[in-house]
Amino acid sequence: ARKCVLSGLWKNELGSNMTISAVNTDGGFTGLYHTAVTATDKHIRVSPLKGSQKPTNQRKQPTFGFTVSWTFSNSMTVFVGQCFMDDKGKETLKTMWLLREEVSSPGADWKATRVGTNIFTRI
Ligand SMILES: CC(=O)N1C(=O)N[C@@H]2[C@H](CCCCC(=O)O)SC[C@@H]21
Repeated sequence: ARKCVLSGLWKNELGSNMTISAVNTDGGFTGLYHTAVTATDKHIRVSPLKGSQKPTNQRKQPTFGFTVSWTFSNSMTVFVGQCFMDDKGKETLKTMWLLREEVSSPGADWKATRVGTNIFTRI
């Protein structure tokens, strides 16, 4: 049965790419994220990601979530989304993300989180 599994190499329209490891039996996975863009003035470095997806023995187009802990800044991003497969077997990850910056005081908390959508396709 054709089902969408997250393992492998993905890219998004910003030019970022990510590699996701084998998904284990409880849906857990790890990987590496190489962002093409940053909200900081830091030099970009590959960053680890950890996440889980709904097991594909029950779902063909599973939902998933993962967290990227950026190695070059003090911020963190969480992604949630779903893996879709078209009738030709082409997979797409439609996601939304929250980017949380580290701010200096609670007074700046209001401006610390950015939100966005993003689509990944296989490389
Ligand atoms: C998928 C997507 O839209 N994004 C992507 O691929 N890279 C940017 C952000 C990278 C943040 C780097 C760390 C920092 O700037 O503090 S996470 C959301 C956005």
